[in-house]
Amino acid sequence: AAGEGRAAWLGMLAAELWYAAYWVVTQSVRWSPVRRRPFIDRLAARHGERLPCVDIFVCTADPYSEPPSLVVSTILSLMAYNYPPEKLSVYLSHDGGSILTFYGMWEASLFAKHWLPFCKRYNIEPRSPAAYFSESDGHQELCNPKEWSLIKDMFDKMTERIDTVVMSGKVPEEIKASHKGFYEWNQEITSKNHQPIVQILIDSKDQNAVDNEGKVLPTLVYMAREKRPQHHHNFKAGAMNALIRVSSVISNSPIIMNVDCDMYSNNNDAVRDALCFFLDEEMGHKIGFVQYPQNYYNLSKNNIYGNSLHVINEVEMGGMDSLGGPMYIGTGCFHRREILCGRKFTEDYQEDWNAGIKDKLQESIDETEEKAKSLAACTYEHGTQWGDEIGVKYGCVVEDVNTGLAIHCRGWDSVYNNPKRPAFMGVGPTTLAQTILQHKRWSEGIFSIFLSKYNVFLFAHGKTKLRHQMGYHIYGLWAPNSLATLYYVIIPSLALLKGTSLFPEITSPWIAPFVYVFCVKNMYSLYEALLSGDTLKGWWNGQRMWLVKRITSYLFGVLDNLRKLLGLSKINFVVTPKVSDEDESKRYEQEIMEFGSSDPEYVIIAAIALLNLVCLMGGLSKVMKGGWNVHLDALFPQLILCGMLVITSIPFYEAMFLRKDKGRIPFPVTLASIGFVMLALLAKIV
Ligand SMILES: O=c1ccn([C@@H]2O[C@H](COP(=O)(O)OP(=O)(O)O[C@H]3O[C@H](CO)[C@@H](O)[C@H](O)[C@H]3O)[C@@H](O)[C@H]2O)c(=O)[nH]1
Ligand SMILES: [Mn+2]
Repeated sequence: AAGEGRAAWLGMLAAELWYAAYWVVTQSVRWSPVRRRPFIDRLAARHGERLPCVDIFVCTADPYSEPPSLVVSTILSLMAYNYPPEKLSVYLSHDGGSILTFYGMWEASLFAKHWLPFCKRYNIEPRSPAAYFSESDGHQELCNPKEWSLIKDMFDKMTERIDTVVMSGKVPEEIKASHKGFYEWNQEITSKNHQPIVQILIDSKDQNAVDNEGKVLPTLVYMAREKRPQHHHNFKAGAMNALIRVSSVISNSPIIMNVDCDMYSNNNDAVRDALCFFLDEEMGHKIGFVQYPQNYYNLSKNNIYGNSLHVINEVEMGGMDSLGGPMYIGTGCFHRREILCGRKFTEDYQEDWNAGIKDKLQESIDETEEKAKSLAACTYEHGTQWGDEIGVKYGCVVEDVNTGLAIHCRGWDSVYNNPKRPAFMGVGPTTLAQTILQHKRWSEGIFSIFLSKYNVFLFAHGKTKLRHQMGYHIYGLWAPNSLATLYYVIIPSLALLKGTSLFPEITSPWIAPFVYVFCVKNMYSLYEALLSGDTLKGWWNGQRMWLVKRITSYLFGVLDNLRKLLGLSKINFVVTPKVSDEDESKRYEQEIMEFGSSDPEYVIIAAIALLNLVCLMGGLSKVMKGGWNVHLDALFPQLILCGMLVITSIPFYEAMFLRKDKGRIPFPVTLASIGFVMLALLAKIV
């Protein structure tokens, strides 16, 4: 392709070199995967019930995208762990500061008195009532059917009450009268402007806090840290840090576990499993945190939006484990309190597993609450190391990755525990928009670490293994991958249309590396996906979603970082909604892609799909007109590439031209994308 198309060809070379480098990075975690298995019977043999206290943190932010009834089921599942209840404390942080969620928590504190004994009597699993009743309906033979119906009825009624109150937006006066906590809310309170609220709903040290069988209940605390418009609240990281402080005056347990509000406990033994690692006599003293994978219970069979995370969970995280430990992914993780608060690793460090506030405090509950509130005030952190050296780090929307990295750099290892029965199940995105949004936040956040002083290669240099640092970059480089991909899905197709060849001829031996990479890369990725639990179609859909994420989410991830560097925008954490409307859910179940709105990302998707269609047809007609033998050899590789893109894009053409439902690509989007395609053709880029 001498002369003509040289610039285009150089660009291709650059993209290919980038991919080669990225491939090397992805191999770091594939050399020596480990899989761990804890033995809880040995834990029991060695420690009996002399186990450490555990604090459980749950974060929620918005009563509408994270409905209180969902949060309540999560909370109940966590309270019902197979663990001595006097050693468990469950804290909910509510960043929306809404009375509706507090009401849900109050209902949960009452229902727990029936739910916990029921769970323990029949040793049921999972212990989220919503999940349990939807799974066990019809085959509840393990328990007394009368009791089953009774408790199900009780739960349904509670959910109904909560949903009604949320719909009406107001808690009835007679309910308000039954707990002092409701009086924290007055007319002026908004989600962005309110005083700190801490309410101990159940205090396990109180002799009256027992279930209907007279057994102790775990402590249950509601917290909404202070919010003022003039103070930045640092999103989830800020909530976590407030929880660390608030819990320090209530239970102060040496182990802290945290989950997102949608991640219910699906495995009763998860706490004991995690302790097997911390209490291990040989390696326990080096372990900073124990991470469980992120699993979703609402995925459709064939992974239409590529959200299954199977390959990350089954292959990559286990690979990281052998290199120094998995990243902290923000949910389903057990930390030692000391380490989360900034402690460096030293050989002689001895954890005091007996730590924690176990006896009834001298002060009254009101006094404890007041003390806790002062720790959840906006100004508390001013002039301190919180958010930097202490606690979860600020300044990044993937606070988790940053925080975990700092822990690794302070000398601690982490371990990955991926039991057969998943420990936590959460709500994954069920629309294209939610998926794109989530991946935009992730890729933007991790790339911002790459661009900052915490750049893993620099910050962790000499502190962790090089391969471990490379493992972090699998995700750290998601965003810039978008540039190479955009180039690769646009330029060769345009060149095809023009008749310019960018690859070696199909008969030349130089084509061999391309064919080899194409075949082997895809076969290996298919093999990994199938091995990790995806279906064939799921893999195929996943490939399409990689394309979509790279040309939308990850591109935005790059652009937003540029804007931040130029000082044009500030960081923002957009919560992934955990509800979708009925129509949308139906399409999700049928695995039909959901568009529906006129977002700019859909214009990109549609434009690239159309561009490739036009180029493929143009290229084909050129080859036919010019006589097969003239052009075919030279253009064949581009025909294949363009053809593959067209096949991948079939659902997009359907959404543009064939579908009639509300989730189709809206006409203005199609129109705009046609405009862009015409522009690209006229601009003579290649
Ligand atoms: O200002 C905020 C914003 C969010 N959250 C909570 O953070 C959690 C995670 O938010 P979500 O919208 O569900 O994001 P995901 O992309 O699903 O979360 C993943 O990615 C986040 C980092 O981007 C991590 O913090 C999460 O633990 C991890 O599950 C939820 O429980 C929210 O309620 C807050 O408490 N305060
Ligand atoms: Mn989530």
